[in-house]
Formats: sequence, structure tokens, C-alpha cells
Amino acid sequence: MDVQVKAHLFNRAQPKRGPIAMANNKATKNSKKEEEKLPKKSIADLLKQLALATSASSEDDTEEQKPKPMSEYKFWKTQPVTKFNEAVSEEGPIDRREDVSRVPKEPYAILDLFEWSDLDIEDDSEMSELYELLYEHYVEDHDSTFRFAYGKAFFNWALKTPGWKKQWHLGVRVKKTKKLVAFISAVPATLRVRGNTFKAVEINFLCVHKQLRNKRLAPLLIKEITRRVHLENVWQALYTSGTLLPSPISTCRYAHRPLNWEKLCDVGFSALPLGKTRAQMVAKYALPSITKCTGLRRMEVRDVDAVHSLFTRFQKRYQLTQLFTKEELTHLLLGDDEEQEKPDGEKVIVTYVVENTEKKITDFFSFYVLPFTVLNNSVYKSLGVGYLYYYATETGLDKPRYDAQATNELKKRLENLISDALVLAKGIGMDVFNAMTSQDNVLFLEDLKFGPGDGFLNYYLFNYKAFPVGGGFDSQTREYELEKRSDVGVVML
Ligand SMILES: CCCCCCCCCCCCCC(=O)SCCNC(=O)CCNC(=O)[C@H](O)C(C)(C)COP(=O)(O)OP(=O)(O)OC[C@H]1O[C@@H](n2cnc3c(N)ncnc32)[C@H](O)[C@@H]1OP(=O)(O)O
Repeated sequence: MDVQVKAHLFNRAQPKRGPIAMANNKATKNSKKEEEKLPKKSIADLLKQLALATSASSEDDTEEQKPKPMSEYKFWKTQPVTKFNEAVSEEGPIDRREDVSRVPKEPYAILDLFEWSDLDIEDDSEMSELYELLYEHYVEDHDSTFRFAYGKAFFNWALKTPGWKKQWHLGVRVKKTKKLVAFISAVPATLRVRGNTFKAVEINFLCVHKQLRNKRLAPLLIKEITRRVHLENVWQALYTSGTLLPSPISTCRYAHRPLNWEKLCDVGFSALPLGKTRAQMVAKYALPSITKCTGLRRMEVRDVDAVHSLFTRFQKRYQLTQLFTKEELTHLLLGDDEEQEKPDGEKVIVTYVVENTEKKITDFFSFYVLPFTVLNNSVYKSLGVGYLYYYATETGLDKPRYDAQATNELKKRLENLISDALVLAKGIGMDVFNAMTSQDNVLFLEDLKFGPGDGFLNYYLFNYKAFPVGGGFDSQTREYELEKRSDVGVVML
């Protein structure tokens, strides 16, 4: 790759990732020592959240994840999760004692200074408290240059999926001041791992105030949310993290597609490669101003039945998926009533369908929007970041997934669809577009000029052992698995 799209924040945390270091082996080696002193966890999770690492070209530049011995996972060794290298002979729950009557009715004891708090995110002031906690503490920003611009609409979308429960938006407050200092969330989900379907939750937004780190508050939050989920007779969970924990069912790699290369360069996300001019870089990432798929239009509520049918059939090709009811799919692809009324440029989730001349929905794609606020920059106040979400197409769906002709057709179709997604994203002010190596994404990443990132995202199942699920890249060579692709069909926020 001749371009480096780098996370500015990430670079501050890891000097070796800078363009100068990339061009200079010695500098890279020296700074590797510095990197060892840095907190790996925050760097890795920063990547998860920012999803904007360099388009590193060498293996050496990718984030290395090494497991600790199991005995050192003081908390995780006590939990029903698979150990590293544990041989799985049969897929299924690890602890089968699923008896709600045995679940403690009272919350776990917490230090007297603190108290548990069910966050009421329907209340504007509590929503703002959550926003502030995550804004200040979810991402490690060493010099306060960038912050996630979470908004009410984002939380409404992410935390209020059908069946959501207030007691699963779990906070910790300082008893005296009532200040919110930690949070974890669960939302209901139905998961499918190969042939098995089961009720579960998705866990997200685990966050502890920076001044309360390394005090074992995270394990307490996890145990308490587990108790609350168990009380609802749910015994499995799916979660993702850049942090390596025992033990991922899959790992996917990030990829990033600059949409507004000049701005990314000006704010320090992209660097001008040696021997290239700005004009050449701008030309390289130029996109048409209009979309090319005939029949492309915004998805509406009247499309839900057709999209649900297409999506459900399409998702069967993957081994790890979430099953959605029509109500869930409406929420995830269209948002609530208020969100549906908004123009694309104000939306959190943008979904388009392709309708053919017979009025049949043949394809859809979606992306969500989570911008950054740019601090201390006289020119730019924010950075638009779009994330590829779900998609499906009829193309090739009548043939087996790995059929050569079906693959070729699918590749071409996805290139057209996702290139339209890029055009739309750029049209509403996105500066960069992120995707994982999950789903069938590796078929189009390179041709659509996504650069492979340094970041890796691990997928975990709680209380469920399963054979590994392909993440779309080869863990040895770090190359995309163009033939096998990924079997991960879930997209986590
Ligand atoms: C059935 C229902 C089940 C429901 C629950 C399913 C499980 C859900 C699991 C949660 C899924 C979350 C998904 C997301 O949201 S991933 C996003 C995580 N959040 C961030 O990265 C934001 C910034 N960081 C922080 O706020 C803190 O550093 C966190 C809160 C991450 C840790 O706080 P702190 O730094 O103050 O540490 P501690 O002293 O309290 O605790 C140390 C212990 O915590 C283990 N640790 C560290 N990072 C993570 C991590 N990302 N997932 C799980 N465990 C993690 C660590 O290995 C150690 O355990 P062990 O090594 O001794 O064993």
C-alpha cells in the first residue's frame, strides 16, 4: 500500500506507527521498546472504537496479541469461557445449570463509596451522563485531540433495540456525589452458531472512569450484568474487544477507505506517501458524485418484509449470525420513528435498497455513522466516520457460496453496491469509511481501495464453546482469505 491512513490518537499512543517510523526500520525497532511500556489494553480497544489504524503494509506493523497464561486471568479463569487452545469436541453451553431460582436476587456487593444505578436513557439528563462518561473515558486520548461525538440518537439506536431493559443499562455511581463512573450494557439477541440457535445478549460499552482503573471494577460490572441477564433466563452472550481474552471464537481485521483524503491528511489521519503528491492521492481516492446501481433508493418501512426475507436467506451463508425479527430489523436498519424522518446527513443508520423494474428488492446495504469531534483545530471541528453494517443481495444466492461463478457475480455486485455506499457516505460528509474482514467483505476491500488496518477485533461467546469461525484473514500471513472469506455474519457496534 502506498498510503497510510492512521488514527491520530493511535499514533500518539504508539509512536512507531507514524509515517516516518514506517519508512525507517530502525526507528520502528526503537519505538517498539516504547510501545512495550504502553498500556496494550487501551491501545487495542482504542482501535476497536476508532477503527482507524494505519493501512500498514508489513506484518511488523500490526498489533500483536499474545495471551497471558490462563492462571494470570484472575477473573476470566473463573468464568464459563473457553481457554486458549482448548480442544472443543462438541459445540454448546459450557455451564448447563440454567436455573433462574439459583440466581442471587440481590446485586453483588460493591464498595461502600459506590452504588449500582440502572441508567434511564429515556431521561435526557441520564443520557447526557452516559455520553459524558463515554466521551471522557471510553477512548484513551492522550492529548485530547479527538473525541467520539456520541449523540442521543446513537444511544437510542444502539441501546434501545426491541426488548431492551433498563436494568441492563448498568451504571456505577459515587454514592455521595451521584457521579456516574462506570457502565456496561446488554441488549437482547438471538444468536446462531452454525446449526444452533439460542437466546443471548450482546454486551457493549464497558467503561470505567480513568481514575478508577485497575481496581477490579470491570469484573464486578461483568458479574452483575451476568446476574441480571441470568434473571431473565438468558445464559449466553456475545461481545467483542480488541483486548485478547480467553478465548476468541473469531478475529477480524479492520480496513479503512479514505473518502476525503485531503482532510484526513490535514488533521493527521493520513500521511502523504514518499514520492506521491497530494493531487495524486486525491485522484486515487476520487469517487463519482452519483451512484451507479439502477433502482437504488432509501429503504422505507414498506420494504421490511422483503428485506427481512432477503437478509435471512443471505445470512445463512455465515456460521456466526444474529437472527432478527422484523421488528428488530426495522429498528436496526431504519431506527425509530424520529430517525426515519431525518435526512441522510442527520441519521445514525443509513440503509438503501435496490428495487428492480418488477418492484422486487434485490439488494440492500447499510452503514452507521459515528463522527469524531476534532478539538483544538482551527479549521476542522469534526470528522465523519461511516461503518459498513449489514447488506444482502440476491446475486449468486441461488448457488452454493463457493461456486466459482456465484463468487464472481457476487464480487461484482458487492463492488457496485459498496461503491455506491461510499458515494452516499461521502455525499453526507463522511471522511473515512470502515469495514471489517467479516461477511464477504474481502471480495471487495482491495478493489474499492480499503487499506488493511492495524486493528483486530476479537469475537467472544460467553458460556458457549464452539469451533473457530473464520475471520476473513490468515492469522499467520495477515493476508485476506480471498477464497474462504469470513464466516462471521454479525456486525457489532
Ligand atoms: C449470560 C450473560 C453474560 C454477560 C457477560 C458476558 C461477558 C462480557 C464481557 C465484557 C465485554 C465488554 C465488551 C466491550 O465493551 S469492549 C470495550 C471495553 N472498553 C474500553 O476499552 C474503554 C476503556 N477502558 C476501560 O474502561 C477499562 O480499561 C475496562 C473497563 C475495559 C477494564 O477496566 P480496568 O482496566 O479498570 O480493569 P479492572 O481492574 O477493572 O479489571 C481487570 C480485568 O478485566 C479484564 N478486562 C480488561 N478489558 C476487558 C474487556 N474489554 N472485556 C472484558 N474484560 C476485560 C482483564 O483481563 C482483567 O481480568 P483478568 O485478566 O484478571 O481475568
